[in-house]
Amino acid sequence: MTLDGEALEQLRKRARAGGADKYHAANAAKGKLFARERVASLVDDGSFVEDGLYANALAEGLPADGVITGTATIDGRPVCLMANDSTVKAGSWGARTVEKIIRIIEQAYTTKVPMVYLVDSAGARITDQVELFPGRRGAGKIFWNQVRASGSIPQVCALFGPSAAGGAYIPAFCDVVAMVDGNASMYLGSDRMVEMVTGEKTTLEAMGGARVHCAESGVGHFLCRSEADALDVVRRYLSYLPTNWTQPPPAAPAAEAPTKVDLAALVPASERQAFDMRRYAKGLLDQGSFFEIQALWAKELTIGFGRLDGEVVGVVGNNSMVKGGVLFVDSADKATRFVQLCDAFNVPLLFLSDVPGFMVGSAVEKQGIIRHGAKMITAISEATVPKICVVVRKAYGAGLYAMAGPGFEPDATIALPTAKIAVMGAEAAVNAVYANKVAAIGDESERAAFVAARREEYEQDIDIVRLAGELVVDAIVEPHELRTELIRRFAAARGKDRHFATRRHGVTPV
Ligand SMILES: CCC(=O)SCCNC(=O)CCNC(=O)[C@H](O)C(C)(C)COP(=O)(O)OP(=O)(O)OC[C@H]1O[C@@H](n2cnc3c(N)ncnc32)[C@H](O)[C@@H]1OP(=O)(O)O
Repeated sequence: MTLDGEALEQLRKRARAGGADKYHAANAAKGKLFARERVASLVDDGSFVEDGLYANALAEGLPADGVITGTATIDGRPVCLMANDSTVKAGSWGARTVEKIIRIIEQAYTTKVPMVYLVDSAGARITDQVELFPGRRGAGKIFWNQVRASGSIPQVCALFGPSAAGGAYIPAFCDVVAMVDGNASMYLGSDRMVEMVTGEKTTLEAMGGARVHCAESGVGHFLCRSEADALDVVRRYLSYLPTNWTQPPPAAPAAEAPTKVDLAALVPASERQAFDMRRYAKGLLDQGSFFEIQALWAKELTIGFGRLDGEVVGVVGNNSMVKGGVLFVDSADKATRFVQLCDAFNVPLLFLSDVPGFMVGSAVEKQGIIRHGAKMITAISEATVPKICVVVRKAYGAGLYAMAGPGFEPDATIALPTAKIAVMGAEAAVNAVYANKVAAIGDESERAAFVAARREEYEQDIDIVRLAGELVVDAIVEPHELRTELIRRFAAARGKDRHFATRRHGVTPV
């Protein structure tokens, strides 16, 4: 085939046009952008260099084999990316699709730049399975590459449509997933398959829609109102992370003072009264810098990135507004993954503790609360980035350990003057130790006086000045001094030597 300039231009035009008009129209009716428009609005103008545009160029109806891959810059920083074109066989993966995706992840890994996945796909192209599914460079190799790259380069996914079966694992292996409400879904079997296998009648939305994954399963991290919002999440996520694991996270050019929040007034003295730890974090961090992750899932624990004097930190806080801030199986998992993410990418960790401990009872025991708690404590132990634990109100029981208490090599444990650190709260402790004696006191007022006296003794035992005197806490600071204290302590910890254990890896509780 001879190719003059005009013929080449025609070839390019055809490849760039995507699939049939009816599929473009169907997408537009759902408010979905064409994959090439998504790429164009995400990356810096003129920065995209496409790879594999001519994949399947001689085949009918398979332009670029339904996926766009290449390199670009976002806010001036390099990335590799892939974007499924759902106008071509519903974005399903043919043999060339798979090869293109494998190549671009390998390129991201070897050039040490973030990998961005813009997903909208029916998963494996069932009609072509022999060419794409089982082989050494079949679809499995995509996941192998994602796992290899995990923690080495940032991997972020925006999900705009379905992500079916094998396709659902691409988002699952990413650090975070942004899902567009109403259009995005992830599932291992379609609704038709589910009905065939189990008899359950369901829909893609009810089974694997954005709300399900962002609020219930925890597989999704950001529920987005629109495609533009999802692309913003990708941009914002990358702005907190280094280009790869060997680099520090990017500092902001200018730090803004935090939103005015009276931190002292925000924390009620009574442990029975809740307060919003997200507001507390915003009162400490540079203005507008708090970027919450998984805001709708396991809400008793708050996680997210923020900046202190321009420097990135990862925040893990207990939120007493939800379930009293008690740790459950999902919140333990949420913390575990976030701590691993921060540790992998050199993001120092700030723990804001107001934790009554882990949940107790038969329901959580059956869910494996011990296993999930152990997983969180493993992540805290293994994290070698600078970590500072601030006991904002309380740290009780194994909650102290899970929030990077003194035994977990924090760079500092800081307490506010009203903070309490104890094996459990006073009421529970008096009940645990004196239940028999209390039951033996017949007179009600005598009983009340006995309990009050034991409580007072207990409170004295855990007095925060005593704990500072014993070097359990490194500093007691007033709320208005806390930001400056944290900025100075994180700066001092920045150059620390980071080793934990010499071995291949631990046998982690999962
Ligand atoms: C690793 C293991 C795996 O990944 S196995 C993959 C299993 N995948 C599936 O079961 C998903 C099957 N597809 C679907 O459920 C739907 O197509 C979804 C993704 C919901 C999209 O629906 P919708 O937007 O209405 O598109 P559509 O069904 O009209 O399809 C458009 C054209 O694409 C084709 N298509 C779709 N999925 C596949 C597939 N997995 N393999 C091969 N072809 C597929 C359809 O046949 C249709 O083709 P045509 O344009 O009519 O020629």
